[in-house]
Amino acid sequence: MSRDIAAAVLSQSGNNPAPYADNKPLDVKTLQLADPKPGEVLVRIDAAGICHSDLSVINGDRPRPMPMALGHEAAGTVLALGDPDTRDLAVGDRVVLVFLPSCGQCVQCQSGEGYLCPNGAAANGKGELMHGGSRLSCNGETVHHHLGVSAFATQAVVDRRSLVKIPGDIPPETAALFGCAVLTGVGAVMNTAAVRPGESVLIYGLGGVGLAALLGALAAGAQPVYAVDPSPEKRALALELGAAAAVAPGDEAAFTGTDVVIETVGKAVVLATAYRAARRGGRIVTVGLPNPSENLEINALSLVADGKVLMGSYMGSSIPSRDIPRYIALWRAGRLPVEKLLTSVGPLDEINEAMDKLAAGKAVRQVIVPAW
Ligand SMILES: NC(=O)c1ccc[n+]([C@@H]2O[C@H](COP(=O)([O-])OP(=O)(O)OC[C@H]3O[C@@H](n4cnc5c(N)ncnc54)[C@H](O)[C@@H]3O)[C@@H](O)[C@H]2O)c1
Ligand SMILES: [Zn+2]
Ligand SMILES: [Zn+2]
Repeated sequence: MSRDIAAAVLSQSGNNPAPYADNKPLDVKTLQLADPKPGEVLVRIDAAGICHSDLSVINGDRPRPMPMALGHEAAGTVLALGDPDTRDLAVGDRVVLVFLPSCGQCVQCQSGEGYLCPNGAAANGKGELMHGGSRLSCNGETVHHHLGVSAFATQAVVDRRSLVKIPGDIPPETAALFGCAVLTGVGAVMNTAAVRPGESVLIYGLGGVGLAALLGALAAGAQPVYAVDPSPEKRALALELGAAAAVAPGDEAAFTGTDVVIETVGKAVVLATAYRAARRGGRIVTVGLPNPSENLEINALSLVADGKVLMGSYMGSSIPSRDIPRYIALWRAGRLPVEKLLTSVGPLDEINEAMDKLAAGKAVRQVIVPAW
C-alpha cells in the first residue's frame, strides 16, 4: 500500500544558483509514500524548519543522490506504526524528527556517541532509511530521503530511531526547531564544549544554529557572550537575546582571548579566524559544514604551544532522547526562548522564496507548515 503526499523535491543539485525564487529548483509535487516497515513509523509533518543544510544540498555543497525530497528539521504526529507491537510510541503521539538515526549496535553507539553512528551516516549518505531503500517514489521512480526525514512534505515514513517523543502542548513551529537548530547549537555549547558558568564565549554566524548556540551559552551561564555576523539585523537580534556585543566580521579583535569559540558559518577561512580568536588553552568548536573540497589552514605549532583544543561537533554531540527533553525543560523555564529564532511561518508552495531569503542571509528560521 502507498499513499499520495505533497513534497518539495530537488531533481538536480549544484547548478541551481540563487535567486531561487526565479529558478524554483524545488518542485512541490505529488509523491507516493509506501507503508512503514517494522521499525518504521508514518508521521504527519506538522511543521518543518528550513536549515542551511537543506540549501547546501541545492547548491551542491552537500552532494546527495537525486532526486531527493528535502527537509530534516521537523515536528509531527504519529499516524501509524510499522510494528504494531511498538510499546514506546503510539498513534497520536507528538514527535520531533532528528537527522541521524543511530543503530545502537556499533562501537560509537555503544560508547554513547550515536551522533557518529556510521550506519546512520551511511543510510543518510545513500538517501535511504536504516532498513534499506526508500519509501518515496514518483510514478515508479525512486525519490531519496533527506537525512532519513524528508520533512518538506505532508507526511513522512522514518525509522523509529529518527523520532523523539515530546509533550503535546508545544506549538509545532517551535517544536520543529529542537530537531536541528537547537539540538546542534545548544549541544555544541553544552555537550561538545561543555561550557562552564563564567566562561566567555564567542560565536561566529548568527543563523538558526548560531543563535541557538548563543541561547545555549547564556543558559549555561557563560559570561560574556559575543557574536559575529555580517547582517546588522541578526546582530541586533543577538543583542536582544542577551549577547554582550555583536560585530561584523573583521571587527572582532576586541574579543580575542575568549575561552570558547563556536563556528557556525561553514567556511574553512572563518574557522581559521575562529581558531585564532580563542585564548591560549581555549576551546574551538566547529559546527558549520563547509564544501568537502575546503581544507583548514591553521598554524601547526600554535595548536601545541598555545594548547588550543579544536573540536568538531556533529548534531551537537547529542543523545537526542536525553537532550531534547532537557532543552524542552529549559525552554519551559524561560531559559531557552527558541521561539525567538522564528522568522516566519508559511506554506509548502512558498519554499523556493524561503530558500531565496535564507541564501540572501535575510532569515533565521523560517518554518513550513505543509498542511497550510
Ligand atoms: N554540525 C551539524 O550537525 C550541523 C547541523 C545543522 C547545520 N549545520 C551547518 O551549520 C551551518 C549553519 O547553519 P544555519 O542553518 O544556522 O545557517 P544560516 O545560513 O542560517 O546561518 C549562517 C550565518 O553565517 C553568517 N555568516 C556568513 N559569513 C560570515 C562570516 N564571515 N563571519 C560570521 N558570520 C558569517 C550568515 O550571515 C548567517 O547568518 C551550516 O553550514 C549548516 O550546514 C551543521
Ligand atoms: Zn539542519
Ligand atoms: Zn551505530
